Amino acid sequence: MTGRTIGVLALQGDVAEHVRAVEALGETAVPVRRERELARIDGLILPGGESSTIEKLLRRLELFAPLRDALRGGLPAYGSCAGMILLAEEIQDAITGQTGLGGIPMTVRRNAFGRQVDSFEADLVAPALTGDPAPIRAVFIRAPWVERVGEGVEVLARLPDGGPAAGRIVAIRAGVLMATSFHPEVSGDLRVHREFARLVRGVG
Ligand SMILES: NC(=O)CC[C@H](N)C(=O)O
Repeated sequence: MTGRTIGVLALQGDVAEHVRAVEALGETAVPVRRERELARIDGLILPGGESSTIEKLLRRLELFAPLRDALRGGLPAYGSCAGMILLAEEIQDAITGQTGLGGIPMTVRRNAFGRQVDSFEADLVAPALTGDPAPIRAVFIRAPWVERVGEGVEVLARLPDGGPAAGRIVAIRAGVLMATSFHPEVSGDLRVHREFARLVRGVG
């Protein structure tokens, strides 16, 4: 089977790490900055960064409406951290005017962990997310969590007992859309990207 072309939204944030992860899996990665690039991708990664800044840039580049429409039309997408916020139907503690692209019936809380645990790491056992029972080292950087999931949203991972925000939802999937609060691309663990690539191939 030939490889798939996976776009990485390249407006801000840790684009290069996602491109490397996609290429390491043998798929083709293309940075996406223009509407015309949406036509040639089979799936899209929305990286971490700052969700309100990414949204402003999407609007400025006239990419906001085409991308929202592509998501509504069934483009598979994976959002990490700020990307998770962009894919949520509802955002708590949003910046004024920030709406997100939507797509996933869920409510996320921006900067949910607050100052005390601004950034932290946790080992998650989440076979539905990683495809196997080995824990994944999850890096959270001013991350959101999922407050509420709507119909058709599968919870893939929660924070473990004994750590910050135990039990909070930090990874979900809704059809061909998936999202994590954390950044798998910084740890060199390819399993989340592999699951997304499987989903893009229609076998996830
Ligand atoms: N690492 C991240 O992507 C941080 C997300 C950021 N706090 C936001 O609101 O978009």
